[in-house]
Amino acid sequence: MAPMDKWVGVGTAMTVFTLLCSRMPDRIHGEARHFITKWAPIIAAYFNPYIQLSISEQSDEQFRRNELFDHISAYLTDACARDARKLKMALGKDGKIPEITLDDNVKVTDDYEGARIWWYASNKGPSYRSRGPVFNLFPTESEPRVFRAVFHKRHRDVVLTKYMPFALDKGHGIIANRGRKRRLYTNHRPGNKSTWSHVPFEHPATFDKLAMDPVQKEELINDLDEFTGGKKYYSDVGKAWKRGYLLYGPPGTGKSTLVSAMANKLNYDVYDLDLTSIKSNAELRKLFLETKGKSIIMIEDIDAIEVDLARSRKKRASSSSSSDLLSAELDPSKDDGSKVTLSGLLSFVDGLWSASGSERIIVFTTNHVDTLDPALIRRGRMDMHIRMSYCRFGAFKVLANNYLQVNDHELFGEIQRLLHHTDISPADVAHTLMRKCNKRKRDTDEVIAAKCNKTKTDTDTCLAGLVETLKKKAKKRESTTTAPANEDTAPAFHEGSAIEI
Ligand SMILES: Nc1ncnc2c1ncn2[C@@H]1O[C@H](COP(=O)(O)OP(=O)(O)OP(=O)(O)O)[C@@H](O)[C@H]1O
Repeated sequence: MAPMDKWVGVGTAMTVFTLLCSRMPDRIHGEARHFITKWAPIIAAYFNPYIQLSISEQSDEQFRRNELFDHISAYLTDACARDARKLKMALGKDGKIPEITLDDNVKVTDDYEGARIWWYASNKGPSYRSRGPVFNLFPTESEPRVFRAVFHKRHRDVVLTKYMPFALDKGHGIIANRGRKRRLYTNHRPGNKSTWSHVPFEHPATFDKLAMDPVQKEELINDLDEFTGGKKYYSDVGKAWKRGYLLYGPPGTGKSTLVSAMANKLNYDVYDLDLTSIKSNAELRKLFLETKGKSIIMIEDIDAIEVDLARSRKKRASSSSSSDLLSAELDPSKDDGSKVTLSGLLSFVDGLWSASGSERIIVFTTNHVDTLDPALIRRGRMDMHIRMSYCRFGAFKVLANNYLQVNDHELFGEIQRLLHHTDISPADVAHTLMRKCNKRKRDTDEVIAAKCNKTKTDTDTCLAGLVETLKKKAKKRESTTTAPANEDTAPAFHEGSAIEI
């Protein structure tokens, strides 16, 4: 009989005995009754040579999922599932491939360096306290799932200091390498509560295909590599393991595409956070706590949200006598949790709500960097400011290769000259370079492939079309030369200044 069963039996007997004692008639001596009621469970626990360690699905912090639970679940399924009598099959996280896991209320054993560990999976049932088995006779449906490891106390050191880190690490690796499809999460409010829903993340963007300044690209890739390998560094310096990137530039310059390329490079999930549908800091906090590690949390068009926050601040200004509104806004003690405020957003960015430092990247995108509150984008919050610019010749060459598979052409010289002083977004260039292949609904794949097959003529046509578009733009620009330069109309930024770390 496994120790858990044995001690569950002893514990049950003790508990029943204790319950009976508490209902003893008064004629039984009061002190004896008190003694038995108090000491019976403690004595049982004292003689119990087994130690029990629980890993709950839900962490102590409200709303927060315990990632250790997932790691142990992955490890046990991998290492011990063949011994389990009850397994469970469900669609995996991608919603397509079935995954086998241990069923609830099942037990498996594992051996490690001479120590035997009994693992119990349960979704509800007895809750144990540190002093020994004390049963909750009325478990509620809402109790989280729990894994309990039981081992002899002589193996305490080896289990706690070696086996557990080993199992958790292995589980973590299994999850990371499971080849699971990544997810794109979006928040919405089906009822009165904000929640995440997800679809498979299948954006094909990669850094190779991204048209941006090569120096800028390399610096960003190096920064990402440093971040993902920096677990120890972040823990040594006592910082949450997160990094913030501000992507700014005119529409269609590839800010969203860059986020997808980052996610694909790092194998991260993406959380596309729509702040406008969140009603309070409390909701924002809840959503944030529900995000998992190894993820990019993206807030697009932060300038629009910033304006909203500023507006609500102004509104309060009219009914407030405080002169320093910004500092009031940033003061967490003023956060009543009833609305999304700048301070709430800053706590979110600073990772104040995540005690454990699991890998998270926060990305803000904006078309109007100048309108952002400096507090929001200061160094340490947004660690890197990356300017995405209009398409210049280097970026064009990447796009020409992506869309037409050409590295050189007789029109390249003219295109280079035109791009030098004409602002066009990579999105517009990409649109011009896309081959038009009159597909019909009933065409088979072969017919489509034949129609879309790139020919020299297609390439010539596309590039000539681009030259035409650029000439038109240049002409239009000449006729409106008096227009003030702003973020959308400004000429190319100085390549070397595009990235600021
Ligand atoms: N730098 C780029 N490299 C490759 N493709 C690009 C680039 N910029 C834009 N594109 C193409 O244009 C499309 C639109 O780009 P994207 O949505 O990433 O731009 P954005 O800067 O996020 O725009 P917005 O500010 O309007 O949200 C993409 O699907 C992609 O095909």
